[in-house]
Amino acid sequence: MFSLPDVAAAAAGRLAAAHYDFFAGGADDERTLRANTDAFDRYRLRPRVLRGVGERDLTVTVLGQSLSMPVLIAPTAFHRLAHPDGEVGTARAAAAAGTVLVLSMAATQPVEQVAATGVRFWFQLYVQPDRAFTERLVRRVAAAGCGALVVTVDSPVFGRRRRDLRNGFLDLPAGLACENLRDPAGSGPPRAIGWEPGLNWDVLDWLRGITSLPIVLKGILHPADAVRAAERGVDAIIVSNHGGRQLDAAVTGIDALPAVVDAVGDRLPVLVDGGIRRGTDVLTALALGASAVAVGRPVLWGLAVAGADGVRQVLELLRDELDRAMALCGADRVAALGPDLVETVGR
Ligand SMILES: Cc1cc2nc3c(=O)[nH]c(=O)nc-3n(C[C@H](O)[C@H](O)[C@H](O)COP(=O)(O)O)c2cc1C
Ligand SMILES: CCCCC(=O)C(=O)O
Repeated sequence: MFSLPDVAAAAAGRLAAAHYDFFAGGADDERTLRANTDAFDRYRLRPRVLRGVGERDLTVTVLGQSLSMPVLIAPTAFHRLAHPDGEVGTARAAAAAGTVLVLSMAATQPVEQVAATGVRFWFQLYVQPDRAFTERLVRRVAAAGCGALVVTVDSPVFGRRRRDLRNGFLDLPAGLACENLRDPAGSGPPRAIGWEPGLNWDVLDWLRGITSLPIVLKGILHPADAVRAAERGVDAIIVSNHGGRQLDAAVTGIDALPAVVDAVGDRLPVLVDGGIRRGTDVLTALALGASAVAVGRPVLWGLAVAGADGVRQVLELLRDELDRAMALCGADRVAALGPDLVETVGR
């Protein structure tokens, strides 16, 4: 396996069709899902030469945490559906790679077991209609050593995924559960994730009242929302369309990024996800102003192929590709990447 697409192809043969479809699929006609990867075809790089790139430094600092490379693991549900190693395996790989795991609220292993790997992790939260339960959960993940809360805001209702409807995939198979939704923690029955269409900006005041963790908003696409997040003192945002699984026809993260970065300036770090499969995709996002990127499905494919080792391989492939792309673009560190390196074609 020499690239992330190779890993994805290998994973397809290893998963039950309905599970593969849950991971791979998107909302409705999957236009946005396709657009997420296609979008990168419209960006071309304009490399610089003779800049002395004998030593490349891929490290970045996000929310005060130093990462060995500007690639985080996006929160994705149900890792034990991909491999028995589950989220603990993904955590081991993230720790080995020196990056942050954003643990999904729909994880199939308890946050305490994930934390025991020594990984630096953030926790992705869907604020639940039951605020008392949400508060218990936030306290639980904070006690486990979580470094930030990633509040997903693109899901007032759940996207309609026809593959799952066709396959009748509505719930986890017996033996697997959302372990962090057990209430009381650890022992009770797992709660079902509830969607909260009434959620509005006031939720930030409530969250600030119950936790001192940094707050990251995930699922921002409109520059006006990015500005609002900055004004509200949010610590970072992730420009994302949820991997094409929520609003079909939504703009892609990479296309939305420049206007968002332009609107917020350096008031807060801007991360981006969606369709990142190559080192050059990472480089493009960084050059357009992202502080870091996150990858979702490639991690699931690595996990499906070889558990923790597969995830490690995915991360190392991306690191190696980014390192080579930076050298070929004449950049010896992430801060040397700017929008002058990127040209948009076909527009
Ligand atoms: C199978 C799957 C499950 C996901 N589960 C979550 C989740 O629980 N919470 C969340 O905020 N985003 C979730 N996402 C969205 C990812 O965090 C991320 O935005 C997206 O996968 C990035 O696109 P990529 O898969 O093309 O890298 C999920 C995505 C996939 C593919
Ligand atoms: C029921 C878990 C929802 C996870 C999610 O956000 C997604 O599948 O996109």
